[in-house]
Formats: sequence, C-alpha cells, structure tokens
Amino acid sequence: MSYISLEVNCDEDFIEIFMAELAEIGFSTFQEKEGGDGLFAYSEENQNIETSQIQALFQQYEKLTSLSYNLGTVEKENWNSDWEKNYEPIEVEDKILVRAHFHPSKPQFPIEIIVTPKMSFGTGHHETTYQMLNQMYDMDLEDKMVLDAGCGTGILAIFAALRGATKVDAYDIDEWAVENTVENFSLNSIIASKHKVWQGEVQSIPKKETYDLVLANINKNILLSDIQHLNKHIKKGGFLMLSGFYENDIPDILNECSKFSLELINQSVRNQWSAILLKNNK
Ligand SMILES: C[S@@+](CC[C@H](N)C(=O)[O-])C[C@H]1O[C@@H](n2cnc3c(N)ncnc32)[C@H](O)[C@@H]1O
Repeated sequence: MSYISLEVNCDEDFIEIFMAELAEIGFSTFQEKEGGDGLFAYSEENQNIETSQIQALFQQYEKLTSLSYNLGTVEKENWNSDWEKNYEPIEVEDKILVRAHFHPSKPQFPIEIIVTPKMSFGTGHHETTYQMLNQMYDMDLEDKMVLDAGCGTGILAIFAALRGATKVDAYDIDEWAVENTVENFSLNSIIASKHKVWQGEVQSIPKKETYDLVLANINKNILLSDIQHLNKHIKKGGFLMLSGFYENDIPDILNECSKFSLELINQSVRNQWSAILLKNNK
C-alpha cells in the first residue's frame, strides 16, 4: 500500500490556499517547506486522487504564482523514513539544539528542544524562528510569564518553559498548530495543563492576562494590526519580541510600535528576515 506524495513549489502567500484546496481533493497531511517556498502534501492510504484533479487545480493558479510540482508515491514502510529524511536537526549557534525524537541528543548544547513539526511551522530552520530563539537566549526568563502568539509547533513557548518561565501561554489561529504545540509540550516534559494553549486570534487573549514577554513571529500585516492589542497584555517594563517580516519592513513595524511607547532594544537580520525586541515603557 502506498501514499501519494506531492511537492509544490510556490510563493509563500499561496501555501495556505493550496493546503485548503488539496485537502478538498483528498490530501490530509501537509508540511510547509522550510524557507516558506512551498509545501509537501501526502494522502492517506486508499485515497483515489486522480492526476487530472491535481493538474486542473494548479491550472487555475499558474497565472497567479510561480508554480511547479512533483508527484510521487511513498510506500507505507517508508513513510516515517521519508519524513525523517527531510527533517534535519538545527543548531542555533552553540546554544540551542532543535531536533526530533529520532535524532541523537548532543549534551554540549545548554538547551535541547524536541519538536515533531507535523503540519506546523517552527523547527528553527526558518530565519525568523532562529532569530527569536537566539534573542530569547540572552534574556532572563526565570519565573517570567510568557505569551507565544502564533505558536506553530510551540517551539518558542517550549524554549521559555525550559529556561524557567513559570507560565507559558500559547495560541494559534490554526487548530492543528494548537494540537501540535500540546504534543510538543509533552515531548519536552512541559505539563500542558499548567499553561493555556488555545485556538484563536489576538482578541482571544483573556482580558486580564498580562505577561513579562509577548512573542509574535507571524507576518507583517498581522503584526501591524495586532501590535496595539498585544501591547495591552504586556506588563509595565515588559517586552515584545516580533518577527515574520523582512529587514525592509522594520521602519513600518517600528512606526506602529512607537504609537504605544514601545522602545527598540535589540534587532537582528538574517538572510533579510528580521527579529526585534521592544520594551514597554508605558
Ligand atoms: C511564522 S509561523 C511561527 C511559528 C512559531 N512561533 C515560530 O516562531 O517558529 C506563524 C504562525 O502564526 C499563525 N498565525 C497566522 N495568523 C495568525 C493570527 N492572526 N493569529 C494567531 N496566529 C496566527 C500561523 O498559523 C503559524 O503557525
């Protein structure tokens, strides 16, 4: 018995659209490509997906995005090894190792995070996650209250908990990211019931909750519309760390932050992606 596998190369903006469209014709497992330039989609066994259905789908989009795809099959017994082959551990300098459970541990790293990404974003391979982790490493998170907005795999929340944060709440607009975060909490021996993990957008943050650090690695447009609301949930003197946008977008993001007494403390750029740390001076 075999699974159908499909590799799609497309613009980042189309990834979620294709996931939804491919789900309609019978694909059930999706993995965003690290780098954000496409996705892998897999069907369950026994799914009768016709090549013509896939061709018809992509024909509708080929004028809107640069698009190419490779269709193949994966034998059942190779399912795990195929997925594992595509997932390499990542080292954030000599500080943090992000790996799957099947990668060997490397005790020389002060912090090790175990992540099974499934369909969620957040393995540390992407420049945004990498820089968020790198900047968080230099912060004192002991006994702090942290919110991870757009948690994906939950990698940032997990890091905060491993560094001694007492409360790590996390939310994501996508249900599967929420499920995945709870699974990954458990892989890192973080007790999910001690922390809140929920599906929602910025308005779903409980009204009275405030945090020492709010993390949001999402994208420029969502951040521009969410910064004001996120700021309401930062304690006086607390921090906001943002990523998911390019270096060129820093002025727009900082302009929005300046409306709410958020002062720039730190910034980094890696392959044109940036991450910034701001302090709430209200
Ligand atoms: C770039 S990924 C970041 C994942 C992880 N925090 C990391 O740093 O690797 C962005 C995440 O934000 C989620 N997302 C997108 N729009 C959102 C919104 N309006 N509110 C909350 N989460 C959102 C996506 O589902 C995705 O999991």
